[in-house]
This record gives sequence, structure tokens and C-alpha cells, in this order.
Amino acid sequence: MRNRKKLDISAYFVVGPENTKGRPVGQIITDVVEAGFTCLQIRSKTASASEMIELTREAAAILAKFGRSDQVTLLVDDRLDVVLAARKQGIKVDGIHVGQSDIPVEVCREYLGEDSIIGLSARTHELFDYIKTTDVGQIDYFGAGPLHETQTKPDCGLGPDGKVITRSFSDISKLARLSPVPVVIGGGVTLCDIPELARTGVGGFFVVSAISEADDPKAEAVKLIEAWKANKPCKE
Ligand SMILES: Cc1ncc(COP(=O)(O)OP(=O)(O)O)c(N)n1
Ligand SMILES: Cc1nc(C(=O)O)sc1CCOP(=O)(O)O
Ligand SMILES: [Mg+2]
Repeated sequence: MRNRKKLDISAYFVVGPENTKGRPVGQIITDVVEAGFTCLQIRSKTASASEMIELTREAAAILAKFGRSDQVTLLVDDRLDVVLAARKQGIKVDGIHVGQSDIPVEVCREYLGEDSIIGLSARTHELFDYIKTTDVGQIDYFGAGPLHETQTKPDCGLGPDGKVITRSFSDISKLARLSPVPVVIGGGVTLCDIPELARTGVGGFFVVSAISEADDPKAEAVKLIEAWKANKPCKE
């Protein structure tokens, strides 16, 4: 399994069948792998466990075909059962991403083992408290957001008054500075956000729709990576 020290969350693609406008998930995963994305997460709120296992199998096979299994981290969102079942079937899946109301990270760690990757998410302001009060030794990275309101996850950042609270670049910089583990930022992220996000010092960005809904997902994936590396203003 993955050496936890090798984790690269700089360009992180999250996807499920509900995000691709009816196009095959495998084709879009192929596009992002060819473009050079470093992390993949299979996330679906509609797929069954067996569909999730098949998607994970397909993603792992694509990574193997391109010789990227040891460089690109493959994770599953929420579903510890899916990760365990996939591994039992010999699929190389590196770990899991969970949120505050999902299976606790300690349980994930116990079942997945020391070398697995475990990501944890929370709203950015909650992470400030979390960092102060919790032993983050079980976690490999934090996923935080949303940078912008997003239709992909309309409930994210929802405050008690029903309004979405988004995160400023200055909050994100502070989080990057204080967090003992790398931070990846998502939620409505598009090409134009990348240069400023790169300047905050976070470990990377995560996207769904910027790629999964693009007319040309591969071209979009390439542009996102180039922008992250170049730190230049965007030209859309
Ligand atoms: C990299 C990354 N960051 C945050 C999330 C959101 O996780 P969660 O809050 O558990 O919400 P769902 O994705 O489960 O709806 C994520 N999936 N990935
Ligand atoms: C899965 C997820 N988590 C978020 C968070 O802020 O925790 S935002 C998000 C969805 C991101 O999709 P898109 O790139 O299409 O906006
Ligand atoms: Mg979750």
C-alpha cells in the first residue's frame, strides 16, 4: 500500500457517475490521469456499494495501465465498506476521505492500517478549532472549503440561517500556516482561482465540475495543472 510520506494532493479530482453529464466516468478519469492529476477520489451519493467497487476497480486499472499506481493516490469518499471490499478483491485502493459526520478516522485507521491515506474534511472555520484540540496523527490531510457555493454539494458551507458561508483566501492562508498536515481546498474551484490558491500555501486544490462538466475534460485538467505549477493569472 501507499507510503504515507509520498502523498501528493496538489491536483485532486473527485468524481462519481452523477457528475459527468452521462459520460463514462472511466474516460474522464483517463483524461485527468493523462493530464497529470496526483490524487483521485471516487465519490457518489447515488451509486450502490457494488457500483462503487466497480468504479474503484476501473480507476485502479486506469492507473495501472498508465504506470501511475504508485504516484497517484486513489481514495473512496465515505465508504469504508467499499474500500475493504475492493481490497479484498485485490484492487489497489490507497484509502478513504471522510467528513465530520462520517465514520470516525480512528475506526478507518484501525481497519485500513498504518500505510493507508485518510483525509478528513470540515468547514474551514471548524478546522481552526479542530487543529487546536485534536490529535491529527491519524490524518494525512485536511479537505476544506467551500471556496465558492457549488451545485455539486449544495449543502456545503450552509450556515444556521440557510446561507452558504464561503472561505476567503486570507482564511485559507491562515489555515495553511497553522495546519500540521497538508490542506486541500475545493468547492466551486475554477481555473481563475488557482493562482491565488497556490499563493496561500495550501497543498493543493480539489475539483469536480470544473473537469467533469467541461466540454473537453482533458484540456481543462491540463490547464488547471499548468496554472497550479506556473502561478500565473488565468486566461480562460
Ligand atoms: C478532498 C475532499 N474534501 C472535502 C470533501 C467533503 O467531504 P464531506 O464533508 O464528508 O462531504 P461528502 O463529500 O461526503 O459529501 C471531500 N469529499 N473531499
Ligand atoms: C465534495 C465537496 N466538498 C466540499 C467542501 O467544501 O467540503 S465542496 C465539494 C464539491 C466540489 O465540487 P465542485 O468542484 O464541482 O464545486
Ligand atoms: Mg463524507
